Amino acid sequence: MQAIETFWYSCLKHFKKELNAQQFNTWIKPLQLDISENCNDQPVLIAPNRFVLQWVKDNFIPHIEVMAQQHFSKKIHFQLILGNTFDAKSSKDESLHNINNNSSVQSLITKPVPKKRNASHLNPNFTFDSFVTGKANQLARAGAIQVAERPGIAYNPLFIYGGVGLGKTHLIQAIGNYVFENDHEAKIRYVHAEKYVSDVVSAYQHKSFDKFKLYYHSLDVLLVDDVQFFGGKNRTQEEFFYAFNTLVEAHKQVIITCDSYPKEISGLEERLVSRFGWGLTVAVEPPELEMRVAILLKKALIEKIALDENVAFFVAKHIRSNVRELEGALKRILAYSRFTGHPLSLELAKEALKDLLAVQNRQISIENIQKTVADYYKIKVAEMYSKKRTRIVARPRQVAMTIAKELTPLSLPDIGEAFGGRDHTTVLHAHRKITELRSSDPIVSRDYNALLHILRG
Ligand SMILES: Nc1ncnc2c1ncn2[C@@H]1O[C@H](COP(=O)(O)OP(=O)(O)OP(=O)(O)O)[C@@H](O)[C@H]1O
Repeated sequence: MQAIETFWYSCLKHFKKELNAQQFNTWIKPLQLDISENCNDQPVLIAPNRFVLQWVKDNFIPHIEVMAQQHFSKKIHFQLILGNTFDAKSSKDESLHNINNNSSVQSLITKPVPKKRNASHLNPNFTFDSFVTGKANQLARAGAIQVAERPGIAYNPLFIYGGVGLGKTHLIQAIGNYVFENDHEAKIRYVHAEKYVSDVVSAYQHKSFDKFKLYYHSLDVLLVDDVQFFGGKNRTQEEFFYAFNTLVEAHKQVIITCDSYPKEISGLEERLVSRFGWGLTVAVEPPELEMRVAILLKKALIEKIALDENVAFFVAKHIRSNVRELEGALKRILAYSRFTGHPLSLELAKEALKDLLAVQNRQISIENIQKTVADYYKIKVAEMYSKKRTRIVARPRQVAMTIAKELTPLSLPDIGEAFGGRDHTTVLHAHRKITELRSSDPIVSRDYNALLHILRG
């Protein structure tokens, strides 16, 4: 470990002891030490936003510099810059940011990644290698690999859609990382749609649209995550339209993720909707049981943890809605094992997840209902949010809405929203219709009861 890393490590320990948890989590924990260059002479700390930057500068930097002077027996000047390591989205998944022990203190030090990857805002852990493939995502992964191998040529844009926590961000960042590995000079940028919107707002405030355009129009690969956030934001859409055209015409790659199919994004201009469909549009679906087990085993392998298949099966059987929740359950079991000092066994897993499963049994999630009903009727989960009205998808959708009304505490407008932004009257109509059919049509009644049985376990 370099001298400055050692010093920063002791600083973190010092502040962890001196400050209360809230202060530490707000001001010190979000800081990242950039050790990529000149780190011993001019250490750089990266703050996630202006607010933290200013506060740390005024309140902590003098203290840090005094400690540094004592440590190195010379004056060291710390530089503070605005965040460019992990943005809000990637830090959301940073399990290492759990500061309960010494090893996690160490994890607050940024790995020495090349400067360019930092500038791309890519999380180096999101690679094709760490991505588990199965029926639920094989098309999306195949498309992503082709795009990664031939950016700007294979499919442009690549549009990946699907529900929350199903690996869309992971997959598009894997493309970015792959391109980066092959060409360190490629100008790649991962941006969450909300950040793009705030860049447009800031270009407005500072009258700096030229700079904004110069940056976004000069990229080789642009990855935009959760593009549904552009809905209703006209100026953002206009800017994105220009950026999209410029990049695609120059054979630069555009990659987009969204929670729904392009035509179903509400408040999106028609010209963007049609452009989103120019290349390849692929869905990611919730993983099936065996794939969920494989994901758990892969995550355990990455973390160098011996996870028994029985334990993985138990977790995968009970956590069905999405991969993020699956990961959360695994982290919980690991923490419980560390905390109690007991080995990772099936009994321990049951104990660790007891509360979670009890809550889940009481509150079946809407994603679970949608997936279970879609599987039962052998349609795609995406049809739950689609605008299609053919009987083959409309009836299962109505069944799912009715079950959601019966089994979850959600309001009618919330349920409508979860089914592709439908009106609450549609949910009410579905509920009336299915209730009526349950008493007049034995098949509907049988299906409905079977679904309740599956969902309640
Ligand atoms: N197939 C997979 N293999 C390995 N890990 C996965 C897979 N799918 C998802 N994950 C993991 O699940 C977590 C959530 O995935 P990710 O953030 O990519 O989901 P998302 O679809 O972008 O969600 P959101 O819609 O909320 O943005 C990440 O830690 C990711 O690594």
